[in-house]
Amino acid sequence: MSKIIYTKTDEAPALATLSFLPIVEAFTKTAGIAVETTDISVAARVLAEFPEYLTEEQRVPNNLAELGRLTQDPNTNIIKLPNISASVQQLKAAIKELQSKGFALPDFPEDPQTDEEKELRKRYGKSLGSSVNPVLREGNSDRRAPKAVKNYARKHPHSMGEWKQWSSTHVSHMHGGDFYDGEQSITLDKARTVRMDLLLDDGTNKVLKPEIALQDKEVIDLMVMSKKSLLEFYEREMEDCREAGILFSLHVKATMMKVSHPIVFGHAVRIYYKEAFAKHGATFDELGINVNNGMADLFDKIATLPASKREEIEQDLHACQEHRPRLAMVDSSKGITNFHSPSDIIVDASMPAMIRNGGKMWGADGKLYDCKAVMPESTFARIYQEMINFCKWHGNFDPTTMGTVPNVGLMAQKAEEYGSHDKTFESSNAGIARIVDVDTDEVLLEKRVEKGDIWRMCQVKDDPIQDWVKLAVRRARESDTPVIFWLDPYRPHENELIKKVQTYLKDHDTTGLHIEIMSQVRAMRYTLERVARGLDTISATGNILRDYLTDLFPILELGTSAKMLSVVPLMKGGGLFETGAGGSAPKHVEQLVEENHLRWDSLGEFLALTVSLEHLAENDNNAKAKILADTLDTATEKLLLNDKSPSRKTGELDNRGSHFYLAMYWAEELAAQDQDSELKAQFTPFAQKLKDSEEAIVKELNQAQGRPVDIKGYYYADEELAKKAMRPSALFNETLASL
Ligand SMILES: NC(=O)C1=CN([C@@H]2O[C@H](COP(=O)(O)OP(=O)(O)OC[C@H]3O[C@@H](n4cnc5c(N)ncnc54)[C@H](OP(=O)(O)O)[C@@H]3O)[C@@H](O)[C@H]2O)C=CC1
Ligand SMILES: O=C(O)CCC(=O)C(=O)O
Ligand SMILES: [Mg+2]
Repeated sequence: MSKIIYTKTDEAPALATLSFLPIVEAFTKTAGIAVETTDISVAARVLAEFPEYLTEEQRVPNNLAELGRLTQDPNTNIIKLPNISASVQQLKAAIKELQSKGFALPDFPEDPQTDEEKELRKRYGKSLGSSVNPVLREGNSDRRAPKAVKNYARKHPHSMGEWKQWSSTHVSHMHGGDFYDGEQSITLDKARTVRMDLLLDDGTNKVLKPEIALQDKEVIDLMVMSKKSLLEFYEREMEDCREAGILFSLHVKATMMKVSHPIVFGHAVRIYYKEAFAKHGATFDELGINVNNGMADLFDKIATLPASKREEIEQDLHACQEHRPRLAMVDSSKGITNFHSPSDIIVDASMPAMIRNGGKMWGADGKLYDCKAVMPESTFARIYQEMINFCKWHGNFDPTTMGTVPNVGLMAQKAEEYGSHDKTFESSNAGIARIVDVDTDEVLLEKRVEKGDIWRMCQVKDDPIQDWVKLAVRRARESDTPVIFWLDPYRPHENELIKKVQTYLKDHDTTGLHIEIMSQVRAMRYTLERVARGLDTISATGNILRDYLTDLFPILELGTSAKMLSVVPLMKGGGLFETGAGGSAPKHVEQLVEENHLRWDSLGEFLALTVSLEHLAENDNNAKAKILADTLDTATEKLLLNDKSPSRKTGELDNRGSHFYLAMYWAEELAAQDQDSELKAQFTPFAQKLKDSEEAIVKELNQAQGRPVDIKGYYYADEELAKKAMRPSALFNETLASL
């Protein structure tokens, strides 16, 4: 029997699944396909890590590890929904919720001292940040807007803020002392085992990572971010921002870069509130405050102090704000600033939203202002400045005419920076950071670090690079679109990649294809010149730009990256079909709980299911699956044309209503096709029943809205209550059951 593995995740996507999955199961069983679900939510991952604290009945299997194994099986077909990449705050909240529900989990040790606490912290660490995607992504990334989606956006353009040439908005990044500056990189001449160590100035050698097995032809790099340069940079930019009278905003990716970026974030907060930290540092230390986790952690902990002391601290924090620039807000109505939590403003989504808004972010008064967008690492920050330059000069992009920018991303096997968190260190002392061959003691790379500097090693294996080049050529051929490899010859790592790309391109027939290699800034400019003229250009990028560009262009072109097709052809032959390119939209859950309206758009799921079925049809020689895929594709197009996507407004069609329409259109297409008479016979009466009940079902679905709904939990909601909330139409449920 053919099988699709469907992941259960968190927040809005998990809620949407409760409504959509019964439809998927009902339709796919007609083609002999079993849909198996696997829970990889943050709650399930935490539970799987601590079986010894749980009763027999409470224990859950380690689904993520199992999925990781399955990525190596050519028969694997996984539909992966977005999941929470938890910050410390979120993880603590999830643990608390589970404890309150009778799971005797240990507390999260924030400041581990004993060996036992350190071990617990390490185990909980496995559920922090981006810890699902890197396990599953055993292939490179192919993300694009399908034609039907692009055509829909052209006909129904989303709103765009206006760019003025006089806008003060700009990007600030470091010009020295950052990871880009003085990076070192080599391609290995043979397989080696290396260690990372820190040779201290007093001659002692501190081994930080004793053994890393590297393959022949692997590219490795050593990079350092100087704390001193970073602090000077923040000081300068905050003053510059205050002088300019615009908002200060910091854009990091603390989820993927889960070791380095919280540190980078914490320094910004401590510089901003410098005087208050100088005065109250001892109290903050006593309370175990770590603003690498955001100001939320500070406010939580000072709440335990006597009122007078707490007020004094609050006043001193306020006093700092007086001579600092105003901060960009995450939620001005709740007073949540950019510094609240490092995972509130995530660069891949936050920068495109700002650019879409005409270069504006929200101020504390709920009004829009120009801003300084601070991204300390220069490596990729410059692409945003290039786009801003373009917008200031040419005005906004026009979604009705702009070209599209699909991406082919080098991602497999924890490629580049996004796989570096277990090889990232905050230097405890000054010394020489080194990567040393364990067998020969040969020093492969070394660089001076000072106390507090962040240093890391990144790696990218040769097979993924070959596969990436192959995928780029394939996409260029299939879509007859130019490919630009965004690689900077002045960055040593990318210079190594350029050599490899040039070599591996020769393995393919590239006659008639337009393939070029350009530095990021040039690639951006070139791509935008084409975008503005309605021309399409594939970006072939490393892992970080894969992430950034697959939110940036879709948000401008389509209004959201949720509408992207996101395929990961697994290198071993299986398929991983991600849904959209965006996240889990926590705000959407809030709206559901308050008003019983879920505005999450499952278009990404529809697209993923289509390609998953296509893959399965081919792999298992399942002709019915191919018909299901083709008809789903047409049904999705119809859904877009008939405007049956979820509305943002309570009382109007939401996620559940759009699922109903997808089911109806899909059934109609299956009834209309003549390739398979069995499917035709099954779906003809079913489609008719849905059509006959359309009005009644939509009424039932919409009438459920407008009042609060209690699903008893956030990270571990009551499954039955959530199911009930997400399937409120008895008529639709009955009809579906009749298939
Ligand atoms: N593949 C994965 O597993 C990914 C996971 N994440 C995780 O998701 C969480 C939230 O990340 P964040 O950066 O806020 O990004 P999100 O993409 O979740 O949200 C940004 C905004 O985009 C809009 N949006 C996103 N998806 C949809 C959708 N399907 N339907 C309608 N609107 C949508 C929403 O806008 P509006 O509110 O205006 O409706 C939302 O507020 C984090 O934990 C992050 O790590 C992030 C990216 C990918
Ligand atoms: O894994 C994550 O935390 C986010 C992934 C992401 O943003 C992406 O792949 O686009
Ligand atoms: Mg992303």
